[in-house]
Amino acid sequence: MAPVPISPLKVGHIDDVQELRKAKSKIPERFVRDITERPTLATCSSSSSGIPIIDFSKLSKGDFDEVLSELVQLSTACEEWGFFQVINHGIDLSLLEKIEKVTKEFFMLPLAEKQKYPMAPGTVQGYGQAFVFSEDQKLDWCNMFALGVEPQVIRNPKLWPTKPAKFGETVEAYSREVRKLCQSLLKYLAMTLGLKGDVLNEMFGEAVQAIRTNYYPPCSRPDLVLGLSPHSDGSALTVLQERRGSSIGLQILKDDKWVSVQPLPNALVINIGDTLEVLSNGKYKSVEHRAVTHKQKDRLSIVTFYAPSYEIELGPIPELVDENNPCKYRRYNHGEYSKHYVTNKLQGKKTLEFAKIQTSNYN
Ligand SMILES: COC(=O)C(/C=C/C1=C(C)CCCC1(C)C)=C/O[C@H]1C=C(C)C(=O)O1
Ligand SMILES: O=C(O)CCC(=O)C(=O)O
Ligand SMILES: [Fe+2]
Repeated sequence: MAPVPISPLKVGHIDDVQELRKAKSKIPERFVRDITERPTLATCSSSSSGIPIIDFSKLSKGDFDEVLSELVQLSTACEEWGFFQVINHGIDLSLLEKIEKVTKEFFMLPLAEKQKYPMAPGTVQGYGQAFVFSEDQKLDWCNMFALGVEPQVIRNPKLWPTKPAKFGETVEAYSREVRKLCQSLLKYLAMTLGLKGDVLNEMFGEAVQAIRTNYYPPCSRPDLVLGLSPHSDGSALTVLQERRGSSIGLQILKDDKWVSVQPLPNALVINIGDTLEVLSNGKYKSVEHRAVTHKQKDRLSIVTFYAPSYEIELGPIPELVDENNPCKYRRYNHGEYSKHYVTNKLQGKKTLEFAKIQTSNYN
């Protein structure tokens, strides 16, 4: 039988938003959102949110009462917000500054230099726009640069930039520290779920870790565009660092309103991804979020996705399923979920339908 031709994705021309900004050109139609998707005031909460704050040093070094009270706060944060900020996380502030510096330097390079590391249509690593699958899909007001970090097999060495000179070593050092933080958080999260501390880390095997840096230049019409489309993360945990002096941009969907998040200086914003929602049988929420832009100020976020090995099969942890909490998700292979996630556009929590057990109202 003749091989079935694989049709290459037709995504059309994707403008680079930094270049659009420089040219001061009119915002191309592909960036202008339909009226229902625009970040209008009617759909946004007037105040910026105080997402819960977790003091990591109390978890790691506190006395018994401090640990217990912080674990309770962590559990409430994951159930009610799906987002929290970690202070006193133990990562050297100079390393946080370094990653911001090299990332900003990368985005400030001439376009031709950044385009040496192109994100091919339908893939998620390199420089460009991820999650674009058709010519009529709306685009985000964002330039992205993403790399698979661990395990080594997900790395594409051709996409690791040579400029700025310290980019690679800084990403390595930063990712090592963020990995340790994720492992510690998974230990505490397991405890909040009434499980042994090592259950999640052992289950994850050789965990997958990726870094994505998002640069949002100012936009003359922030009311018409989105910096990043609404989505939930496919990871177990996501760690977000915002560059000092950035505009407010991250918004989370809480009680059907978009609430802005203002990170504390030196804190890291953590969110629960789809994988932990499934493992906890829906107790912990993978919350929909998006980014909006600003008329005068730019914004840079550095995002780490931490997820189980592609090899593992997962589903709700049996101890978290009972008569009162019936099983909400089927079992599946995480590699398959990853594939499903990266081959679909960002569309709220739609990707997680892959794992949901459909319940009928007619039973
Ligand atoms: C918005 O989400 C993402 O961009 C994203 C992508 C992550 C990845 C890379 C940038 C490089 C290669 C691996 C990987 C797919 C992890 C989210 O990551 C989530 C989604 C899944 C699934 C996951 O495991 O992490
Ligand atoms: O830049 C932000 O604040 C959001 C980034 C994000 O949600 C992501 O990269 O998945
Ligand atoms: Fe996200």
